[in-house]
Amino acid sequence: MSSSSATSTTPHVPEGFRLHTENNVHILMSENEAFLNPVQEFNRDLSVACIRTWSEELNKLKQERRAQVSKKRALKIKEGSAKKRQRVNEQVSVVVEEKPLQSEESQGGKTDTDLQPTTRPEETFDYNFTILEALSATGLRSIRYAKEIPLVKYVLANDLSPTAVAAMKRNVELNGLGVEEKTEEDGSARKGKTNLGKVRVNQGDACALMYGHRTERVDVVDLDPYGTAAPFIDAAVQAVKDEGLLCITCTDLSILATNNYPEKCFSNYGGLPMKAEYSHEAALRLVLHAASTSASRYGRYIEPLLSLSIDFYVRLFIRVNSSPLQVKKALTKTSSYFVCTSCQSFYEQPLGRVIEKTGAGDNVNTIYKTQPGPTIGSRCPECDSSLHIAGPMWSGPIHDTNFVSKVLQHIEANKDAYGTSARMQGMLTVAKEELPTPFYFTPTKVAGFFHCQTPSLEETTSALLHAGHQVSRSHASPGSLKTTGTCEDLMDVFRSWVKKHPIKNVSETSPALRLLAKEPRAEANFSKHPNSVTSSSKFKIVRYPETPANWGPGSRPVTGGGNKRKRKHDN
Ligand SMILES: C[S@@+](CC[C@H](N)C(=O)[O-])C[C@H]1O[C@@H](n2cnc3c(N)ncnc32)[C@H](O)[C@@H]1O
Ligand SMILES: [Zn+2]
Repeated sequence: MSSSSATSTTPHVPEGFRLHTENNVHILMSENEAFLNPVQEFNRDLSVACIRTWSEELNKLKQERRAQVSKKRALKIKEGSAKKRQRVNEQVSVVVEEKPLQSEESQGGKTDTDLQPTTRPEETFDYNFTILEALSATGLRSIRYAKEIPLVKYVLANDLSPTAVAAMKRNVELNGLGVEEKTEEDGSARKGKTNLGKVRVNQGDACALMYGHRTERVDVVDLDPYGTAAPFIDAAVQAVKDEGLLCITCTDLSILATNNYPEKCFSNYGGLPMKAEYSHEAALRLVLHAASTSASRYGRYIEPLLSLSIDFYVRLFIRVNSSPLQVKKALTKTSSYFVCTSCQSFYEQPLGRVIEKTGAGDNVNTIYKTQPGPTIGSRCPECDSSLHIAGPMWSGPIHDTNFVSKVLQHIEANKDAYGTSARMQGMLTVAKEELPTPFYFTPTKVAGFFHCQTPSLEETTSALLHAGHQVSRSHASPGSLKTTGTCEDLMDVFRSWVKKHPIKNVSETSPALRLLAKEPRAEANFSKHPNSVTSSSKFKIVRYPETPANWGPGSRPVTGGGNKRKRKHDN
C-alpha cells in the first residue's frame, strides 16, 4: 500500500459528481470543471517516486553537513576552552607560582564536554521541504505529494481557473488535508480554510506566483501544463532553491518531435526539432536546452536527473544550482546536429569548447572558445543525400545514473505503493543503463534504408560490441539501441550484413544503392557477444508496455478562467 496515511473509507459522493480514486487519494469530478487525465497516473507515480528519492538524498546530505558543522563547532569550543584554561593557568602561575592548578572537578564540575553546545542528535534533524505545483487543476498531484512523500512541509497548489481552484479546495478537504484557521477578530475556528495545511491552495497566474518566489524560493517546482511548459520555464528556474528540483511535463510532441512546426519549436525552446526515428530523444534535449539557457541568465545551471519520453509527452526531473563556472560550461553541453534526409545519419556540431592553459605557479587559465565548423560537408557521407539542421539542443547526459538507481531501489522496496510500479521499474531499468551519447536507432528502420532483411537486436548489438563500441538500449523506443560508434560504424555493420544477406529488386534511384556504394571498412562479426544481453533484458519486466487505454493528453474542460478550448499545438 501507499506509504502515506491513506483515507481508506470511500467518501460520500454528492449528486452531480463522480469519484476518481488514485492511490488512496479521492477526487470529486463534475462535468467540465477541472482537468484530470487518468492516463497520467504513471506521470504522477513517477513524480512521487522521484521527488521522494531526491528529498531523502537531500535530507541525508543536509544531515551530514549539519553533523560536520556541529563537529567543527565543538572542536573550536574545545580548543577555545583549552586555550582559555591555559591562559588562566599562566596568569595564576605568574601571580602565585607555588599554588597548584585547580582540577576540572573543582571548577564547578565543568568538563570540556559540558562546554560544548547542546545540539540535538543529528538523526532527529529532518529537512522538510516545500513544493510549488504551478498548474494543479483538481489538485490530485499536490494531494498525492502531500500524502505520500514523508518529508513534505507543504505543497503550494495553484491554478488560474476559479472552477479548478474551487474543485481543488473541495478535494483537499475531502482528503483530510484542510485545516482549521482561527479568525483574527474573534479567535473562533472556521473549518474549510486550506491556506495553512499541507496543501495550500492559490488562485493566480503560474508565472506571477513563481516570480513572487524569486527571493523566497521553494525546493521543488512542478510544471504540468496543457501542451508546452515553455512559457513557465523562465519563472520556474528562478523560483527553485539551490539543490532544488524542477519537474517539467510537455505534451506538445507535434512541435518537439516532428519537423512540422520548426518555427514554433524555435520560439518555444530556442532550437529546431528533427525528422528522424530518434526525434523523441531530441525532444528531451530541446526541453533541457530551454531550461539550461533560462537558468544561465540567472547564474544558475541544470543537472538532468531523469529525462523520459513517455507515450504522448516528455517528463523531466532536473536539479538546479548556482555556479558562475558551471554556467560558462553550458556552452560545451550544447550542439546542433545535421541529420540526413534519407538514412537519418546524424553529425554533431558542438557550439563551444574549453581550453585550459597552465600558467605561472600552476595557475590554470580557462578560456571558452567557439568550435570550428562545419563538422560535415553539405551531403551525407553515407548516402550522399541532403542534410537538415536541428538544434541547438542539450548534448550532455540526460539522466544521472546514480539518481536513477536510487529511484529504482525505492520502487523495488515499495512496489505496492504505486499502481504503475511494474512499468516504472521497466522504464527506469533501461534509463539507468542508457549510454549518455545522443540518439538511438532500431535495426528495423536501418534495415529499411538498406532494403535488407533485419538483423536481430542480438546480432546488431554483437556486431557493434565486437567492433569495440559500447551498446545500450534506449527507454524512448521499443527495440532501439544506442551506441558509442559513429553512424558510419553502424552503416558498416549493415553493409557487412547485406554481403551475407544479399538484397534483391532495388530501384536504381534508391538511397539503398548509394549506401551500398561504400565498402565496409571491416567485416562485421555477428556471432553472439558475451555482453550482448544487457541486464535490462535479463529481467522479465515491462520495458515497453502497450499503449494504455484512453491514450492521449486529454482535452481541456470548456468552462473556467484558465480553461480554454484545445489549441492546434496543444498535443
Ligand atoms: C494539464 S492541467 C494540470 C493537471 C495536473 N497537474 C494533474 O496532474 O492532474 C493544466 C492546468 O493549468 C491551468 N492553467 C493554464 N494556464 C495557467 C496559468 N497561466 N496559470 C495557472 N494555471 C494555468 C489550467 O486551468 C489547468 O487546470
Ligand atoms: Zn544519409
